[in-house]
Amino acid sequence: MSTVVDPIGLPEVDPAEVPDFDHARAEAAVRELLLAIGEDPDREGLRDTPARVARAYAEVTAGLRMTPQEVLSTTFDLGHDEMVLVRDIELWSMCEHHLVPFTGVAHVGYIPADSGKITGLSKLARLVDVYAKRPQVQERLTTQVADSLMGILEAKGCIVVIEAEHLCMTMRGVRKAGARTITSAVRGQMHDAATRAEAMALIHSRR
Ligand SMILES: Nc1nc2c(ncn2[C@@H]2O[C@H](COP(=O)(O)OP(=O)(O)OP(=O)(O)O)[C@@H](O)[C@H]2O)c(=O)[nH]1
Ligand SMILES: [Zn+2]
Repeated sequence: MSTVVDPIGLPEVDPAEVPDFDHARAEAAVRELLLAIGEDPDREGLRDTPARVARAYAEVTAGLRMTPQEVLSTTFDLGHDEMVLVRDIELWSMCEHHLVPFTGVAHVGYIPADSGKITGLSKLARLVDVYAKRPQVQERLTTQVADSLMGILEAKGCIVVIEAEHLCMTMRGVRKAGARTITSAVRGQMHDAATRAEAMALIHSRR
């Protein structure tokens, strides 16, 4: 009997159920890691490292304690029902397999609801961060951003394209520097061939 594992099928994390970041526990874990690699965590240069690493992890996993609802809560009605696209949104996330960064850009476009419900442009970048600042895989990050636009903004359609380089493929393992992974999620009216072609043209224009 084989077990089917859906690598990106984890349920949405409910921030209300995520415990506060445990600095003491993170520091103790980093100290253990330093010991495990044969280092001396009490030597001058490493003495403050567990606390620094704990602070850094608190920052790069802050998305676990944020919701897309709070980010997209500011909306206004511009009566604009054409595509809005923000491209080249800088992205830093952390591969959940190796806990090393993957980095690149996200392009996020949507067609507003008939009501003309629009969100601030910065909120699209914040939405990417909600899902990027947690242990992730690129595929899930891409679909979560798209599903938020559809579910919360009630967009008529959306496209999310993420291009990223995974340090787990460059600094270690297969060591293929420069390999970029491209994922996309297309929803609703963005499936229309002409609309999608327009979005892709905007994403790739004047680089
Ligand atoms: N699909 C997908 N795979 C990822 C992502 N980030 C890392 N991976 C891959 O996850 C896989 C984990 O493979 P394993 O064989 O369990 O781990 P490993 O022995 O460290 O694999 P190598 O990286 O090939 O050395 C690797 O192929 C990674 O390239 C991601 O965002 N999406
Ligand atoms: Zn990895």
